[in-house]
Amino acid sequence: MALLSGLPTNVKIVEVGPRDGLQNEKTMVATATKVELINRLNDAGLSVIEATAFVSPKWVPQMADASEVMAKITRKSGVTYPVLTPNTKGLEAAITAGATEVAVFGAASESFSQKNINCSIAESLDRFRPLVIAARDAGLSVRGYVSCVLGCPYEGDIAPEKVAEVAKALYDMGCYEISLGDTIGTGTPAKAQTMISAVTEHIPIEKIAAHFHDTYGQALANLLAVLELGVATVDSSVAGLGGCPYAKGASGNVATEDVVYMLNGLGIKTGIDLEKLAATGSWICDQIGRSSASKANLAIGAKRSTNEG
Ligand SMILES: CC(C)(COP(=O)([O-])OP(=O)([O-])OC[C@H]1O[C@@H](n2cnc3c(N)ncnc32)[C@H](O)[C@@H]1OP(=O)([O-])[O-])[C@@H](O)C(=O)NCCC(=O)NCCSC(=O)C[C@@](C)(O)CC(=O)[O-]
Repeated sequence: MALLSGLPTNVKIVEVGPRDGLQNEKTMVATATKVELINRLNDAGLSVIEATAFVSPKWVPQMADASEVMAKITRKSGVTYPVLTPNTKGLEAAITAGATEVAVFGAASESFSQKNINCSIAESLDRFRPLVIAARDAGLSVRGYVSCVLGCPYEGDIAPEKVAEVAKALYDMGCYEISLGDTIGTGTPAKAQTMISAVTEHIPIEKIAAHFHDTYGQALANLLAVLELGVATVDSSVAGLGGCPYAKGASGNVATEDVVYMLNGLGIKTGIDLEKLAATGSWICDQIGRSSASKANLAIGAKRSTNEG
């Protein structure tokens, strides 16, 4: 008898490295590097690559080249390149840039909502509603994010019911998928399961994505716990790049290489070429001068050097 139960047979990976991974880099990353990163991720078999964010450049300077990135990437058929849009100004710019999918991003914590998008949760939902309608009318799909689902840098614990309430509001207004973000990576597996169970009282499990950061080294364990509940969409970042500008000390998303390695071992299909992905992770780390946060990436790189040596 299998020791793990309820696992999906296929998992969709949403690569968020070019946006979530790079948004917090202190040194400006060249547009050409961002474009090449997206193209390399394409080549490694990623089918959803969150490309950039149409946010205020005063708030997140690293994403100021959003239109240029969208204009320069090589778009592959069957691949989507979602972008963040906090308001209708962002949506309009995203549509002009040829985006076919956008994401609104709210939070389950009042303080985080204020710090991140300068409004309360209720105000954010009122802002998103017309955006979602306008986006859908223009033929775009809309994803909804909820931040701080397993803890807030300002408020500490967040009630699973609050997460469920915000997630339901985003789903009811027309978001086709709700990504639940453990923004500061404080979650642990049982808490992650409890939170997902609260959300699935209102939203079908197949509409939920897990977006876990690895600050306390719990992200893979948390992912496995929610995969067992049937979550089949995972957000991750190549080389574990990232952090959040409004959550001090938060480290990057769970590394895509580590997720793919785990899923391969579980016999779960992703369509991703792990060798190419790891080479992309090493490449971007070289470009921006940081070391990889992915254990699988380091192991694959070491094996490659030994074989070449
Ligand atoms: C929401 C606002 C704009 C409110 O910011 P605000 O200051 O209240 O907005 P405003 O409407 O007063 O505008 C201020 C200025 O920004 C401009 N502006 C206004 N909107 C835009 C836009 N879309 N694109 C470009 N420019 C824009 C606007 O034109 C104006 O320019 P000025 O007149 O001063 O020259 C701001 O707070 C913002 O951009 N926040 C984004 C913060 C962000 O990107 N955070 C990171 C992403 S969320 C995240 O990482 C978590 C997630 C999703 O990964 C999940 C998880 O892990 O939890």
